[in-house]
Amino acid sequence: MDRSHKPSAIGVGASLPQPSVDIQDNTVKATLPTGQSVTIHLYGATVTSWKTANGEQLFLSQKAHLDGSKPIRGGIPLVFPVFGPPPSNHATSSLPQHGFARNSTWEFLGKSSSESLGKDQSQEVLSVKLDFGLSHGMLSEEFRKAWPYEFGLVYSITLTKDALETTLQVRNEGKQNFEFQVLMHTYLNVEDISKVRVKNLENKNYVDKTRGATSHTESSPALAITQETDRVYQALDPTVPIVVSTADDKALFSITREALTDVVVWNPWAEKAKGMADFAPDDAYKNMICVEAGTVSAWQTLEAGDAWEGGQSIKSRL
Ligand SMILES: O=P(O)(O)OC[C@H]1O[C@@H](O)[C@H](O)[C@@H](O)[C@@H]1O
Repeated sequence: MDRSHKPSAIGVGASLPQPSVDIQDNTVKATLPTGQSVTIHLYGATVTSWKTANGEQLFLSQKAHLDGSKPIRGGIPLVFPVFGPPPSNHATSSLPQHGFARNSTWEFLGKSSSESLGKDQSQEVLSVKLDFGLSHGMLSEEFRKAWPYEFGLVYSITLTKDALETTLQVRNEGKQNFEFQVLMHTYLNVEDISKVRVKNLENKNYVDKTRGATSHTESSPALAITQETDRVYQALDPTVPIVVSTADDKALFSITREALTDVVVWNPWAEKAKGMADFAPDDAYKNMICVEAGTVSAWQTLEAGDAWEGGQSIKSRL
């Protein structure tokens, strides 16, 4: 629904500065009249930039492939329908690591914006929403064969003055049930990883992928990242924000979720960063932390004709 044309409270026809949407061959960029912007590559519907008044909020590797030859290293790649290497005994077993959503070209479905009265009773644009779609028929032949289900994805990216929301709707348009996992693999931009803490994970169970996928319980109220970190925190209350803060407790990001009860915390650290051909510069692991909202520790089953929806809202530098 395009709400940008509704009559405004200050009179029909009053012209209000509208968000601009710039559509290029392979990117869509929306900018609010107040200056915040978001850029999405159609390849993977990957958000590659989110700018607020405080500058760029997402990390993007200097060697990220932006030509559709490889999943984009940075921003928010979308993981679907499998997280990590697919299990050999599952319907996803022939798919690549993290599935096909991040390596398929999506379609831009359109924009809508919402407005309301500001504190001084003047009308202002609050948000712009961009919708992207992917369906079975749009996949490469290889992916269609590897995962032969009739599905429809609608990925909505909403930009407001201080937040970015990403919501995925999954529809089963076929006659067979299917199972899936989803993850929003968000690379947050940070100045110095040694000064970053991740909060609200205390007492939560996690699987540590750097220690043979063993199970642990988080003991820290403010997790510091001091080495390679690859943990899947499970059974979280999505309404309790995961807060990324500085060591002196200044909030940098706050992430709330809907229907996404797992959160992956990932930093490759020095050696692994060096080993990734598309990660640059080598020491850029100091300038990023991935906090990835998802549902990955179990499979979601979607029955024929049903739909599922989940998402995240990231507030920046509160
Ligand atoms: O290199 P990729 O496929 O983008 O994956 C990056 C990382 O993604 C994280 O979500 C995984 O937990 C890690 O195990 C993985 O290394």
